[in-house]
Amino acid sequence: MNFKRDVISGKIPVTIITGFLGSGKTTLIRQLLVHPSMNKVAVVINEIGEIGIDQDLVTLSSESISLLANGCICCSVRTDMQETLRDLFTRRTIGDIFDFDRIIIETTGLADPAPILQTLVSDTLLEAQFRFDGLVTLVDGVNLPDQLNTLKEPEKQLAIADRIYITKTDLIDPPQMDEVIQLIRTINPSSPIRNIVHGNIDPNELMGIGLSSTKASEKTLTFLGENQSQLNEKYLGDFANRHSSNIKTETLRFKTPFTWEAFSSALDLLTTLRGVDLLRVKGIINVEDKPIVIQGVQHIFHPPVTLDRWPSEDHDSRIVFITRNIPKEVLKNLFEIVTQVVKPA
Ligand SMILES: Nc1nc2c(ncn2[C@@H]2O[C@H](COP(=O)(O)OP(=O)(O)OP(=O)(O)O)[C@@H](O)[C@H]2O)c(=O)[nH]1
Repeated sequence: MNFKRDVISGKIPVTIITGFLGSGKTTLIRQLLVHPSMNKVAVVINEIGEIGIDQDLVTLSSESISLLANGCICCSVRTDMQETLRDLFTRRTIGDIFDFDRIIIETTGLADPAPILQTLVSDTLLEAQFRFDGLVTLVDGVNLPDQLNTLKEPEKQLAIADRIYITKTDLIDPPQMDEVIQLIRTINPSSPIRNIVHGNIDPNELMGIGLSSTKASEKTLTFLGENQSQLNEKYLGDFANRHSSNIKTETLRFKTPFTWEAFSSALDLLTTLRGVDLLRVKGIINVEDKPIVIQGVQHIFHPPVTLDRWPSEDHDSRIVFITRNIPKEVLKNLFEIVTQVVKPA
């Protein structure tokens, strides 16, 4: 029997829902909250004055926490996200609020979601109690082409997403839909893309998209951005350069196993020198034949997680880098050099 503590399961999952203004975030969350399985959720909205949860659902309002009719709570961020999450956890512990089993964070449409993700990892209390369960980005199927031409935020929100939902697909025809998918694929080549109309979705689809346990499964591969090749074949190719961007996704593969010391020193060097441009990194690393999952945002990395086994026959290290202006060769050379480092006898 394996008595080793699973360092992830048991923590409260946190899902971040982002998307540009009007992309349908509130519509989606409102739909999620009427689902019977979503009755122990704390929704955190990081925009004061823009709480879009249907007023009919709100039965009680205290200073910053509202009790929703289905028993969930809705909380607006007054100061900063870190303080709000700590406060929620403390109040849950002392029984001041109910023992919510999930947090959904709705970001403002203008937000860069990366700092919120960093908050979860950089705060010791939060990191001990919560686990990041994925970043979901909504894109407005009608307006995405224009938004990408004129604005910066939608591109970054798309680039770092674990899952992408195209909304308002009832308003676009199949050729427009194809164009939207092609545009998304030029920015984010690997995360699953789905359609959604008026926020209608089975909540299970959105949950459990992060790394939820040290147990390896098909889900681990999806989380790492694998299993999407069919869709990519259809939508990449000729269209890959249609949207010119300085944000790029590069997937590197290494056959030779790493030692942890060598791998982490290369990663440290990269984050020190180019952390600002390292928008997101996810990967499975072969460390002396053991699979270790890493993920990070800019300078900050989650504690590495050793899986109980490899999730497939593929034992190569694979790392997905979402970067701004970092040439693939730089990344490749840096990590290739350290595969040469062998453990001292
Ligand atoms: N036709 C159609 N309209 C939608 C769909 N999803 C959302 N809408 C509408 O789009 C508008 C914006 O939706 P919201 O849910 O408020 O979008 P949001 O992302 O929360 O917007 P901000 O809070 O401004 O960032 C609303 O009028 C919604 O009813 C959809 O799938 N189809």
